[in-house]
Amino acid sequence: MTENLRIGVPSKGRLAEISTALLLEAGLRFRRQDRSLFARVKEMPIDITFLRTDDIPILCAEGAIDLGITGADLVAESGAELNERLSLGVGNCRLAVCVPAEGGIDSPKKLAGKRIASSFPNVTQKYLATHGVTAHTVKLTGSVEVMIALGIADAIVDLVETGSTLAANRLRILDEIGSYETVLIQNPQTNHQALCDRVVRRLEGVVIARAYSLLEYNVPATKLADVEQITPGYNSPTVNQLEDKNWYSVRAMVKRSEVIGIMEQLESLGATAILETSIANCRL
Ligand SMILES: Nc1ncnc2c1ncn2[C@@H]1O[C@H](COP(=O)(O)OP(=O)(O)OP(=O)(O)O)[C@@H](O)[C@H]1O
Ligand SMILES: O=P(O)(O)OC[C@H]1O[C@H](OP(=O)(O)OP(=O)(O)O)[C@H](O)[C@@H]1O
Ligand SMILES: [Mg+2]
Repeated sequence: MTENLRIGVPSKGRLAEISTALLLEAGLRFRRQDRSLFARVKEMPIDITFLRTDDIPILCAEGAIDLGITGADLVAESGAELNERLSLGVGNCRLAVCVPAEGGIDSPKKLAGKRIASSFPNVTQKYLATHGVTAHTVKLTGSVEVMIALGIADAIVDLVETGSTLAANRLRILDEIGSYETVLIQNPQTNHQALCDRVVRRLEGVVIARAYSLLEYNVPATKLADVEQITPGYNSPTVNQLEDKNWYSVRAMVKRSEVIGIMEQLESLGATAILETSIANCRL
């Protein structure tokens, strides 16, 4: 009997619920019982394994799982050879070098000889090397922002989203190392390539659907060319003439983050009956 495809999903933390919800929306039906570390997908030869988010890159590279959901920051830190198949549009964060708000470290060069606390020692050392700086890194697994106050470190490298943790600890960003989000990774040597592709397509449908809305509106014929510039659609907008030949109905996909601004622009060009509809799933 051939083995099932294995997908590694975070067992706890901020990515656990996000990942499970995505897979369910993509039609992979499974139920995690209590704290169980394993679930079988209904009607598909797929097993879900619940793992620590930071172990997922290395377990995927080693072949323990074929696909995994984790942070791109953790993939970078692991240095593992993996295929990044899909960005999942969630878990957006930056990795930044942070220093005391009031202090003398005002350039990367001034990190020379300092102590830097981080959960990302490998990414930190790579960053230091690009600046030709040598510094000592202290590897920690959490609460990194407090280490300067504790006298353990002069600077830290940690994840920043809103910056509120930094502000609460009176730290500021000296430099940004990179931006990351939650990703679907694949073992390059998987024996389940076709099924991996199918899972990727399914997840892609959900990720695109979440990122876009459908906008429909009516517009005078004289303004059609103008509004088509504003809503070019994913490929192109759908345009139908109304019974009143001087008017057209337009339908186009629009980035959800831009919808309100676009509705305002359309309205000012004379569009009417502008409707936003959310998309549950799609194949493009
Ligand atoms: N503040 C944040 N905003 C957005 N994404 C984040 C944030 N913090 C972490 N992430 C993303 O989530 C991933 C998992 O974070 P982390 O390992 O800290 O889990 P957690 O949910 O915070 O649980 P834990 O309690 O173990 O820290 C990170 O690697 C990163 O990709
Ligand atoms: O810029 P902010 O919006 O404040 O977010 C950044 C914080 O979020 C994460 O911590 P998390 O909440 O995961 O706590 P942890 O330290 O227990 O991992 C990260 O490690 C930062 O500390
Ligand atoms: Mg955390």
